[in-house]
Amino acid sequence: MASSTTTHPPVLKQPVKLACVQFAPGPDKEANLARAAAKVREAAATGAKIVVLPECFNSPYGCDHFPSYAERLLPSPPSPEQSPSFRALAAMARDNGVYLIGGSIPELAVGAKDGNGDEDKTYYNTSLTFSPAGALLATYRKVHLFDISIPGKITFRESDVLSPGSSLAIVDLPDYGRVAVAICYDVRFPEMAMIAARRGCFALVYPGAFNLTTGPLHWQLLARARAVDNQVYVALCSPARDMSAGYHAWGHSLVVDPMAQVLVEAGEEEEVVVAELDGNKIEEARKGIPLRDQRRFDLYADVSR
Ligand SMILES: NC(=O)CC(=O)C(=O)O
Repeated sequence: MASSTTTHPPVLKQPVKLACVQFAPGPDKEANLARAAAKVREAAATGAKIVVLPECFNSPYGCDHFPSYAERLLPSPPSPEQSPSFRALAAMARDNGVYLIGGSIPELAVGAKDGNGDEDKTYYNTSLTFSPAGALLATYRKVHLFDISIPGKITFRESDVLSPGSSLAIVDLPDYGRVAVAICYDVRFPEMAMIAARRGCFALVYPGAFNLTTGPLHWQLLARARAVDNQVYVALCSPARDMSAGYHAWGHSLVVDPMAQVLVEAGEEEEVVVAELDGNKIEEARKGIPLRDQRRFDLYADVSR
């Protein structure tokens, strides 16, 4: 255990506005990219310097859709033909001078050919983060796939089509500090969030698409839980609800502060929500309730067994 006089460097260098862009992607990818670009412009006009898009912002969300919308991201940078979404995201970041956490897109990774000459195809749910100059800062592949079955309510098995990623994304935004990027179902795993906070992230950012069963019960609860566990900001960015789509997203994109207060929360329609993040709030929370110096790692070894 660290002593009560342990000093910690600030994790957020200067206050920054973060915006979550909640919009409803439809079946037309080009239209989704254009809509995302217009919404990022709207977000940047509020003064936001970190802008977040929703999970699967360039396609409808669903296992049937992943292969047909998937784009190749490797080798990086991909050509515009391989990934129109990569190119569009880089332009959105550069044109607006913002850090852009580009929601997620279905990714196709192509491996060696088999005996029949067919390529080995792997699909991921992947998030790309860009700098204000339009440079790729991080690629994150969803680690925990959304496989659930709640009888009479919802069954979803991302793993029928997708493969899980195998690394975390802790992204350095040079003007501000570090953020962790993860996707949707990942928010249910506190271990990941704790690692990110202990590595100095000031915010945990989750593009996500909860649904009408789990959304009302768990969406805000999980955001507030990850915030209070780790005394960091948490942002969850959802698609807007579209009842004509196959998957009904919960919406309610939100930003929570390090004391677990909801700073801003959308409804179910399209909306850009913006909150100011302030490093002093993190330090105040950690000074008042000094969890980081009180943890008993001597007793927690079992957690990864
Ligand atoms: N869509 C997800 O990945 C997760 C979700 O909807 C839930 O955890 O509930």
